Amino acid sequence: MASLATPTLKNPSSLSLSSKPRLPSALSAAFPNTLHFPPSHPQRRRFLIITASASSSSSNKPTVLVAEKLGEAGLELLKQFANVDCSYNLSPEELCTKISLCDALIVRSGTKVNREVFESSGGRLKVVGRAGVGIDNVDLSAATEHGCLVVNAPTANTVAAAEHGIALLAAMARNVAQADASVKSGKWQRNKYVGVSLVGKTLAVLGFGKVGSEVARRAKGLGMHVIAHDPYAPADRARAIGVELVSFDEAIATADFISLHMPLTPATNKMLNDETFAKMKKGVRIVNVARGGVIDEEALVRALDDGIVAQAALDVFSEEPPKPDSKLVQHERVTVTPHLGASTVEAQEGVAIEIAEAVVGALKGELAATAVNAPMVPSEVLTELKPYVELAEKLGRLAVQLVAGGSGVKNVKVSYATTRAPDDFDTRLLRAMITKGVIEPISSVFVNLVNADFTAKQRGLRITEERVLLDGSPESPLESIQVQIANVESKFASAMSETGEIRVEGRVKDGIPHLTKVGSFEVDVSLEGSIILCRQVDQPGMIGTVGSILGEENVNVSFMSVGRVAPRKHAVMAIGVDDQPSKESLKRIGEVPAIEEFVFLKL
Ligand SMILES: NC(=O)c1ccc[n+]([C@@H]2O[C@H](COP(=O)([O-])OP(=O)(O)OC[C@H]3O[C@@H](n4cnc5c(N)ncnc54)[C@H](O)[C@@H]3O)[C@@H](O)[C@H]2O)c1
Ligand SMILES: O=C(O)[C@H](O)COP(=O)(O)O
Repeated sequence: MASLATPTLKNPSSLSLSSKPRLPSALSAAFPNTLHFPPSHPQRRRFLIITASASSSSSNKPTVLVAEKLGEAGLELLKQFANVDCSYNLSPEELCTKISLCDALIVRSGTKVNREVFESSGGRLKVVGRAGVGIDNVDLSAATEHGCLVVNAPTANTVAAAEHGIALLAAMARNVAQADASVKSGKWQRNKYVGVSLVGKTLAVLGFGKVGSEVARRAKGLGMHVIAHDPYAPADRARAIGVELVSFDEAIATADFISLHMPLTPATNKMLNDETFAKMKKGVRIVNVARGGVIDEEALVRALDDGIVAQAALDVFSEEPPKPDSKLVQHERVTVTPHLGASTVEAQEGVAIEIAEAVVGALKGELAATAVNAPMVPSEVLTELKPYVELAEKLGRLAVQLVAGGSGVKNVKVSYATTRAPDDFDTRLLRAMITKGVIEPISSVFVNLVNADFTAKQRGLRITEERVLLDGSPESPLESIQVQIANVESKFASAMSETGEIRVEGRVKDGIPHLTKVGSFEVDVSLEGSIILCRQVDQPGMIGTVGSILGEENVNVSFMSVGRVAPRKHAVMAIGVDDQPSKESLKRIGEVPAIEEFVFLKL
């Protein structure tokens, strides 16, 4: 074939790739150390995640902006690692100005971390820590697009919120707040404030997650009949507490009391509205310690006035603080608190520690306890996947460098050959690293686990994955990874598979990633340093010829491997080199008569 006789890549200058600095290896950048949480921590989930790392040397400490009040213990933890700037009550403009000087931002529910904040950060902001559960005040899409990790503190305030829900439930049923105000104004109205009993009444818990299930448990203790609606809650968790999971319509139609515990999302926004209030039992009582936005507040006022809703107790509002003249807040049968669900001494101490640990871990580039906008990988799984993560990135790098200039990379197909069942093998980390490998050599974008999928999508890069299920014992997670780039031409024609895609395949041997296939040629070269691939007529002396060209320039050859179709026919030689050969040496390799094409690839 003419294209084979004329090497497609004889000009070494065209081999140069992105000149932006590279970290020594993806893995060391991603996981330089491992931060361990105390094993005794009761609800500690140990997850690892890739983020950009920030230096913690005293001269170059990262800066953490704490924009809302955080418990002392958390601040102390942060100060051991970072410069901590506690600036409360910043205006949106002040926040945007300050953020360009910060590596991390910690907020509670009172600060809107919108797109403008990420844009103003100029790429410096690496992590946003939400000291609490709800992340509806953080623009997750913008964070992801900017490669900024968002972590929260999902467990430390659960009990506090549940206790506040129960406090509001009981206070509402017995008119505690109204009666208190009445007595303090000099009145003694015993007949006016006759309440209703809780025992034997049906409570519908909407959102049966951490807080919802703790509320249910406590309400059972008060003798209530508890039902719950949550499309995603496991039935066995409900059964274990003695709660029946029912449909939304059944929950709202049968309940005497409704307690809300779902997150605010587009799906839950104004979930209680004119239509749903109309389906409720007349005289229903509603507690909301979740988010104000899950109720259409104007519809609630109408339902109160129409007698559908007898009472409501609200800790949260669609706008916080609500307007002082809000009809809802001023309503005689509504009890309100200023978003106090998480505000106990104990919860705030726990939340502060939980978020400080997560933020410090993320800044170290190693570990975040609770990532919201990135896949989380249990530490034991990560340890096992480490060499495969490196293999994945390097295969991506190799494959994209084989694409001929001018052919846009749009379709990448990844095959994982594994003995593991799909639910025992999470590929998100590997996919992110392949994406990183494919994108970084051809752009100036920094790709990490947070923004990999977004960046791929934005560039119109479609990554499809398939698993090839192998028989055998599932001791190691993966047998091999194959990366194919479709609908492109290659600058190294031998890298094309029989079906017309650029194809590279690798596996891990003794913990080291190896390239094992290029196109349809079997090779075996460890993926360290860089690689020269040559297609040649299979004949004696080729290894020596190329080896001595490199040797003359003192380029150390780490590995050589020849894969051939048949003896004395065509072969592909893969040569691992520790250093980059000069243009002159590469030119000389290309001029060896038996060499039909060659390519130099940086790992
Ligand atoms: N008032 C406060 O100070 C305070 C304190 C803590 C938590 N919260 C809020 O309470 C809510 C629950 O917190 P959590 O820690 O239990 O969260 P969680 O994630 O553990 O539970 C939320 C549950 O809601 C369910 N859900 C999602 N969509 C739903 C839908 N359409 N219908 C019914 N259920 C749905 C989820 O499946 C999940 O089980 C959040 O909104 C959180 O922000 C408020
Ligand atoms: O979502 C939460 O964790 C609660 O609403 C608490 O919010 P806060 O941290 O502003 O008290």
